[in-house]
Amino acid sequence: MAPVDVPSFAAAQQTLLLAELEAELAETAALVAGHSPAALQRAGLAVTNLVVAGTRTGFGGKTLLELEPDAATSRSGVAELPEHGIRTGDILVVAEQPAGSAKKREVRELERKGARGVVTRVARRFIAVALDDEGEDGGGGESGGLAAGVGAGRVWLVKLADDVTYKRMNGTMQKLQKMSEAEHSIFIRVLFGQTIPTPVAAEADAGAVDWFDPTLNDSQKDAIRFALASREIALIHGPPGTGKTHTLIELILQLVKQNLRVLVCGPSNISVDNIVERLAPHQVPMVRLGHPARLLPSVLNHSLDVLTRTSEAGAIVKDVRADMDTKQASLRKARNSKERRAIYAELKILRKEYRERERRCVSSLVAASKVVLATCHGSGGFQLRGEEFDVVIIDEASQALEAQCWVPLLSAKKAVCAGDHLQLPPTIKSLNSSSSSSASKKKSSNSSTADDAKGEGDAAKQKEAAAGGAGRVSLETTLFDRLLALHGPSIKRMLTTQYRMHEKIMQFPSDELYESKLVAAEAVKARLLRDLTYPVEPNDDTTEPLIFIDTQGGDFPEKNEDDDETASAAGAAKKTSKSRLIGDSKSNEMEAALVRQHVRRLVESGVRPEDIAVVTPYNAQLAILAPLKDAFPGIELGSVDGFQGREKEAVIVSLVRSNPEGEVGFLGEKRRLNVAMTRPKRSLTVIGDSETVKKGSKFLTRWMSFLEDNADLRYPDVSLLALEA
Ligand SMILES: Nc1ncnc2c1ncn2[C@@H]1O[C@H](COP(=O)(O)OP(=O)(O)OP(=O)(O)O)[C@@H](O)[C@H]1O
Repeated sequence: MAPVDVPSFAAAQQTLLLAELEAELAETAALVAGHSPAALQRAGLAVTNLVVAGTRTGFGGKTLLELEPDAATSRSGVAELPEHGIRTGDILVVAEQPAGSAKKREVRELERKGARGVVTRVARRFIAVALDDEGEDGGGGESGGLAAGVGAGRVWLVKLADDVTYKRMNGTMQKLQKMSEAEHSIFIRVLFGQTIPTPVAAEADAGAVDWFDPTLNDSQKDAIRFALASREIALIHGPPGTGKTHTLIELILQLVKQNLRVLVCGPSNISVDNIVERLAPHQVPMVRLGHPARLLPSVLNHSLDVLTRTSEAGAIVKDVRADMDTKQASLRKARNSKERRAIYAELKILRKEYRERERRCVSSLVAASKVVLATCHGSGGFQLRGEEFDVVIIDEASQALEAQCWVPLLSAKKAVCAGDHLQLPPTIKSLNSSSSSSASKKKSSNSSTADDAKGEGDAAKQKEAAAGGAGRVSLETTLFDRLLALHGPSIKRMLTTQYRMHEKIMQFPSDELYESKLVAAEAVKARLLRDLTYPVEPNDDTTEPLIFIDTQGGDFPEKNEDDDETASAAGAAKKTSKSRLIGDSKSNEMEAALVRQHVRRLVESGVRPEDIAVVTPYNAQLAILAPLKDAFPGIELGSVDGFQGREKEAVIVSLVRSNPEGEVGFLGEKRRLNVAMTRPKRSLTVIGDSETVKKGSKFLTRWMSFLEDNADLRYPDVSLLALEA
């Protein structure tokens, strides 16, 4: 075990994080400069034709804008937002929409003219945005105060690089770098391999626990016992469908019973809300920091935002808020800019007072909570300054950047991380490997080149990353990976009973990735589509859980989007994840026709479209498949990466790649394939060219032969398919 030098590690992280931010900024800039607002909207980066429908004072005294579709532009008259990729927590700029097809936009220009903010709510008919601190003119830049902009012209919003999260991570790494050795707690020393974790006494590990949920399975109980007994670190490895969240809920309840104070974090709002929702029925005193992404009352009732308004302590905050709303409203009546400026000056004073009162209210609410929940970066906000926790729990830790995890960990004495390092890690956009001694670079997992397609050496790379000095530090190596490589499997417990997949669907991933340890729970191991709770005709498609439609033979060639001149992305944005949305992606029309055919057969057998999902690694293929949504309303189409964490009764995977060279790009990443093949409950249909795919890696060779031996193997009839297309 080679210890890691903390300052060098923190310094290398800062270099990488900066490169990542720069890559993201460059990507956004290139996309915005090179595409029309309509194209950006199609790519999920912008929403056009909006109007400001209302303004209010939100949490932190910030101005909240409610943006609705401009009724004048909606054909149906029903003002619903179009399909878009904007999510709660996204950072964006709201600006006046350029007339016609004005070209050459620059992000900086947009930011100067518009207002920056964070999305606080996404609904079908509106998007709410909390504007960043406004200057003298109300944050509306040259467009003259968007905050006052009810009834003003048409606006659009454009998603920006997330520099807020970057700043939190970078600040955390700076703190870590500056710490003297004397300040390193045992916890920190263990996490960097300078000392081994305190051994967990066998009797403590096996000790009696009074379970809140006695129906937990043995592997779940073992994991909880281990997490309770460990002194510094415990990893809970949760393969797909094994009840990782279920296990964490019991763990939190047990910790609270021991009168310990717990901070629970996850990389996304959804991961945190999921826990809040499931913890709520247990009546634990808890508070959720940040803007809850979900609207379920159970989540809202625990949100710090709502508590600040509704609790007794919140009453004094309310008065100021009312004053601010009145002032805000009076902006609209202002006759000239002088009057407007005067109102802004008053608002500024009120906002200061508001923050002061809010701060006091927040700290009393947080102090009274046994369990505090926030996203990893959200835990770095002012609300938790000076707060101490006995245990920090990080869910989905294998999907978080390590620097992100350190935001809560810096104040921890003990951590429990749950995740599955054999599913996809967080998305990285920059060329991202750095070393304190060499400047060697490695391609990110998202670039679809043949050379990183051999997904075989992952474990070796992880070991390498964790070895020696600061070692090779890469953003792709998560804390979960690094700790496993550093301390070995003794710091982890794996959950082994899965509650999702038919046994036959589970078998390959279990054998290949989870040491054949997965067991299908009795209730799911033999479930078929024909056993759904509604009538489904029993036939070849509904009684077979694993189908492989093999397109070998060269009749189903892939198409490179770059071949198509209309789809070429801006040069600078190439080889990055978002550019796949617009160009530089692969598709396969014949394969799409097979997907259509199979969906139709399932639906004709009685399977409801909402129980079917089609997933594929390529966005260009998704674009070709999009008409399925009209033909079969309710069906879900998604990228493999976007479908991580989800499940469906029937899943069709379109592999796309078919070429004589055996180039497989994205498919070479076995963690991506693992995610793709573990989404279904009752039916997995794989469509792909076995000849091409088996050349990609040893893992793919084994998968193809597994399917040949175990799946219901079908060879499509090209002439019949022509009719389908
Ligand atoms: N001990 C158990 N007995 C019966 N059902 C269980 C048990 N543990 C988990 N489940 C069920 O398994 C399903 C998956 O559980 P959960 O949502 O906690 O999984 P997860 O591991 O967080 O999800 P993912 O695997 O996608 O990360 C849920 O429907 C849950 O009710």
